Amino acid sequence: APVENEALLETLKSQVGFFSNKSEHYSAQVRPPGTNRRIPQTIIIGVRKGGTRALLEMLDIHPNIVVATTEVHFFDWDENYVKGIDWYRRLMPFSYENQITIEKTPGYFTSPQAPERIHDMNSSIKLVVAARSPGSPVVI
Ligand SMILES: Nc1ncnc2c1ncn2[C@@H]1O[C@H](COP(=O)(O)OS(=O)(=O)O)[C@@H](OP(=O)(O)O)[C@H]1O
Repeated sequence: APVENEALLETLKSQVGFFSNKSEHYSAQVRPPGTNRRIPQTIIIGVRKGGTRALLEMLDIHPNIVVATTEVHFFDWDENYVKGIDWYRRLMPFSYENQITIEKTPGYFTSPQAPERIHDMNSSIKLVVAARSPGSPVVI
């Protein structure tokens, strides 16, 4: 019975991922010719509740931008960081060479390890912070 339950759980998880278009399930997508998954050239690092989701969705409208739809938590969660840069890259959407890949994880802004880890990956990466005062409109 435990094995059956495990199989059922996996099926449910993959269905939830499929319907919510989770980035983990990009791997099931067919790669459009001429595209690759690329490490982000820009990361929205915070702040939590700063309107980061709205910002990402607006940027996603631009034809030269592709976005990771889920928060990846690569640089702030040790259990993900140890999986390595290729694990991170595989969670990114397919992009053409002229497109910019963006991910957003507001947790990076409050992570003591994230700045050095991001700098180690790419010292000239563009970081974006969306901020707001309590009760005030979002400022980017
Ligand atoms: N354009 C604009 N102007 C003002 N406020 C805006 C805007 N877009 C999003 N929001 C508000 O941003 C809050 C969600 O922020 P995040 O997407 O960064 O949240 S999260 O940290 O990823 O959970 C959330 O605020 P709260 O409703 O107070 O939670 C959104 O209402």
